Amino acid sequence: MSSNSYRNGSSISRGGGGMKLENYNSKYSSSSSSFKSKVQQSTAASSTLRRSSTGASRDDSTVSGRVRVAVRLRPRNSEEMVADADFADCVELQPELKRLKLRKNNWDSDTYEFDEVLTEFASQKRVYEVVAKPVVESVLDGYNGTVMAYGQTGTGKTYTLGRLGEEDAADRGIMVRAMEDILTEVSPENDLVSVSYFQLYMETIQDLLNPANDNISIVEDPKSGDVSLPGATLVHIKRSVKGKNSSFSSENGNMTLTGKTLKPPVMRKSKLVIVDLAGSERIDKSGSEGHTLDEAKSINLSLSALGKCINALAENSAHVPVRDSKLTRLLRDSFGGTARTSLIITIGPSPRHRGETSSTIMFGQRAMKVENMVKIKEEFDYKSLSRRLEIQLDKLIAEHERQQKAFQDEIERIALEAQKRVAEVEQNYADALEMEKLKCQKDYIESVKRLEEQAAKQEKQGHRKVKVGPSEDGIDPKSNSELLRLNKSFTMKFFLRKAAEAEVDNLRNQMIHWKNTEAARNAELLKLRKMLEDEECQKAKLEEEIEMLQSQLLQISFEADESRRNLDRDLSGNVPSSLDSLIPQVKHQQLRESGDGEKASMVKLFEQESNQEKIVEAGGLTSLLTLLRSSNDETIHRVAAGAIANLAMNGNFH
Ligand SMILES: Nc1ncnc2c1ncn2[C@@H]1O[C@H](COP(=O)(O)OP(=O)(O)OP(=O)(O)O)[C@@H](O)[C@H]1O
Repeated sequence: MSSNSYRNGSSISRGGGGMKLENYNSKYSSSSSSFKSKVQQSTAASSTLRRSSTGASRDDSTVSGRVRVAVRLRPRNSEEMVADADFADCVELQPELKRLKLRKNNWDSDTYEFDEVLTEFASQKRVYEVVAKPVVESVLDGYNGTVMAYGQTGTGKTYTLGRLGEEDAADRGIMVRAMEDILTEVSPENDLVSVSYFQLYMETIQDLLNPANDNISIVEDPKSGDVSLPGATLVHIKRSVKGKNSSFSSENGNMTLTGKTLKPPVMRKSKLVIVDLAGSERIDKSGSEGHTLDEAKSINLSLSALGKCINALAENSAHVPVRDSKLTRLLRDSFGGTARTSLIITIGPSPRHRGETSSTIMFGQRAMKVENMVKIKEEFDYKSLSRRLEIQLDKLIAEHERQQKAFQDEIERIALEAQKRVAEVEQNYADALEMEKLKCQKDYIESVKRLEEQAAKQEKQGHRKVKVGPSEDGIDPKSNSELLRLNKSFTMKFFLRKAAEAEVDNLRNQMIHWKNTEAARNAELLKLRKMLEDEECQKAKLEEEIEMLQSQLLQISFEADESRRNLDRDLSGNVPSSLDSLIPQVKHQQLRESGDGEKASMVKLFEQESNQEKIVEAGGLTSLLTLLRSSNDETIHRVAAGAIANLAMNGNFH
C-alpha cells in the first residue's frame, strides 16, 4: 500500500514550507453546458455507487465501482465578503438531498446531485469521513484507491487535502488523516507502508521527497495496468493476510510448519493516491503572460486531457486518450482502472466566478459516470516466506545445536560418572583385598604362634601322642589335627630351610676358598712373570757378554795363531802350549770378572767349536780334562763334556 500525492501544476515557490503548496493561477477551460447532468442521472449513479461500494468492500473478486464525487463549498473569504456583499452566492446547497443548485439568474437555477454535498460549514473531519475514509478502508482491504481534488484556484483544494493542522488538529486535511488511519491500522511486524510525494509540473515529475530528482519517468505494467514511478523515493508498506493460505502457525511464539505443502503467505499490495490538482481557470481569465502563460497552457493541457479521458470513460467510448499527458497516464488506474476513486470538487461562492464553478460542477458530474473495476490485488509473498523460513531454519539450527550440546554434555556426564564409579569399585576392591590380606597374615601369624606355643608345650610335657577329641586345653580335635599337620609341615619346611641355609653356607665357603685359591694362583703367576722378566733381562745381559767374549776369544785366537807361527819359526820345543797360554788368559779374564759372569765366559769359550778345535790343536785335551776335574761347576762340566764329545765326533783326538 502506498500513498501518493500528486500536485499537478503546483509550485513550492509561492507557498509555505513543508508539505504546504500553493497553486499558480492556471486555468482549466471546459465547456460546462455540454456536460450538465440531470438530477435523475445522478440519483441513479448514486445508487449504483452505494451498491457497488457495498458489494466490493470485502470481496476478492473484481466488481464495479463508480467514481464517487463530493462537492465542497468554500466560505466567503474577506475579499468576497466585501466585493460580493450585495450579491447572493452563485450556488445553493441542499446537503440533506445531496444536491447543489447553480444559479443561472435570480429566478432560475440548475440542480445537480452529487454523492456528497459539503457546505461551507463542513468540518475537516466530516470531509475526510465522507470523502476519503471509505477509500482508505478499501486500501487497507487491498484495493487501490484515489482521492483527488479538482477546482478553481483558491477554492480550497489544498485546504481540503494537504492542511497539516499543526496549530489545531481539527484542521488536519485528508492526507494527514489518511496516513494516521493507515498507520493506526497496519502492524509494524507484518505490514510495510511506503510513501512517495511528487509534483507534476509542466509535464515534468519532481520528487518532493528528493527535489533534486526532477525528471521521474512513468512506468506502466502492460499486464496489470499498474502505474509506478520507479525513480521516486518510495517506502512501500505491504500487508500480510492473517489466516489466509498461510502455512504457518504460531505456538508459544515459535513458528512451526503445518502440513506437508508449504505455501507462501498471501500479501495484498495496494496503493492510495492523493492528488491535489492545479487550479482549473481559463487561461484568458487568468491573465497570464510569458512563462506563466506557458505554465498555464501546460496545466490546461493536463486538465484538458484528464477531462477528455473522463468524457470518454463516462460515455463508454472505445478510445480513452490516456497517453495525451503525464497526468492522465499517472491517473490511469484512478479513472477507468482498478482503483476505488473519490473526487472532491471545490467551489467558491462568488457569483463573479460562476463560469469556473459551473465547469467544475460539470467536471464532477462527468466523473460520476466513470466506472472503475475495482479489485483486490493479492500475491504470494515469497520474500516473506523466505524470510520466515530462514528465521525458522535459524531457530531449528539453534535448537539442533542446543540439543547436540545437551546430548554431548549428558554423554560426558555419564562417562565421568561411570569413571567415578569404576574408580570407587576399584578402590573398594583394593581396600577389601588389602583387608583380607592383612587378615590372612594376622591369622597366619596367630596360627604359627599358637602352633609354636603348642609345640613348645608338648615338647615340655614330652607328650607326642595326638589326641582325638577335645584336648585338655580345650582345643578341638579337628583343629588339633590341623594344627599337627601344620606343625609337621612347618617343621619340615623349617628343616628344609635349614638344609638350604647350610647348603648356601657351604657354597659360600667354597666360593671363598675358590676365591682365595685364585688369588694365590694370581700371586704365583705374578711372581713367575716377574721371574721370567728377570730371566729375560739376565739372558739379554749374557748375550751381550757372550758377544763381548767371542770378540775377545777371536782376539785371543788370533794372538794364539800368531804365537804358533812364531813357535814354528823358532822350532823351539820348550815353549808353553797355546792352551797353556790360553788358560792364563782365560783365567786372567776370569780374574777381571766374578760370579756367574766368569762361569758364563768359560762356558762360552768351550761351546765355540772353533775354540774346541784350537784347544785340540794346541794339545790341551789333557788340560781340558784337568780343568774338568778341578772345577765343581756343573755348567762348566756340561760344556766341557760337550766340547770333548764334539771333538771326539769330529775325530780331533790324536
Ligand atoms: N473550507 C474552508 N474553510 C475556511 N477556509 C478555507 C476553506 N477552503 C479554503 N479556505 C481558504 O481559502 C484559501 C485558498 O485555499 P487553498 O489554497 O486551499 O485553495 P486551492 O484550491 O488549493 O488554490 P490553488 O489552486 O491556487 O492551490 C486559503 O486561505 C484557505 O485557508
